[in-house]
Amino acid sequence: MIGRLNHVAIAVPDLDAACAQYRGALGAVVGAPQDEPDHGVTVVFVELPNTKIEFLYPLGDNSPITGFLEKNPAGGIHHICYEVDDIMAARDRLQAEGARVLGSGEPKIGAHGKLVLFLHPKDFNGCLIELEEA
Ligand SMILES: CC[C@@H](C(=O)O)C(=O)SCCNC(=O)CCNC(=O)[C@H](O)C(C)(C)COP(=O)(O)OP(=O)(O)OC[C@H]1O[C@@H](n2cnc3c(N)ncnc32)[C@H](O)[C@@H]1OP(=O)(O)O
Ligand SMILES: [Co+2]
Repeated sequence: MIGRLNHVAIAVPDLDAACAQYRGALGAVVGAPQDEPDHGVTVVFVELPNTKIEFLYPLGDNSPITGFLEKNPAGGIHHICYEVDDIMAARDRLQAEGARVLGSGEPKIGAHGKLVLFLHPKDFNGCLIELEEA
């Protein structure tokens, strides 16, 4: 069911420093910061030849990454995002298998303007999974 790896997300305590490091030391193509108020984060995408890195920084009072950064003050890998062809079919199949879809259970528009949803990390080997409709 899952297809391409769309992105690996890294929660960072200092967005400017992370961008400067990837642009400078790693020589990467780093995009502009994008506020995502519906998701409580500011994101920056780093373009790689075969996938993307998504930097995440908290936005607003109820960011879903605040707790993660409190536990991991230096930052860390927060989630991985797989593409699926049909997100509703994917959701229904996963729920039928007992996986917990986070939030309301309804997909939301993500950073690429496409539908996304999240699966609880405790149901997937300690790794938070985002699904994005291709
Ligand atoms: C910009 C849009 C979009 C895109 O298009 O790319 C994005 O990427 S938005 C990214 C941010 N949004 C989300 O992460 C939404 C889904 N996340 C959540 O609903 C919550 O973050 C969470 C996963 C339910 C965690 O909530 P939180 O309140 O921080 O923690 P808990 O105390 O409830 O955690 C329970 C348990 O899970 C562990 N945990 C938490 N986060 C992660 C994580 N990212 N990866 C792995 N494990 C995680 C946490 O440590 C707790 O474990 P125990 O301590 O063992 O109980
Ligand atoms: Co993401």
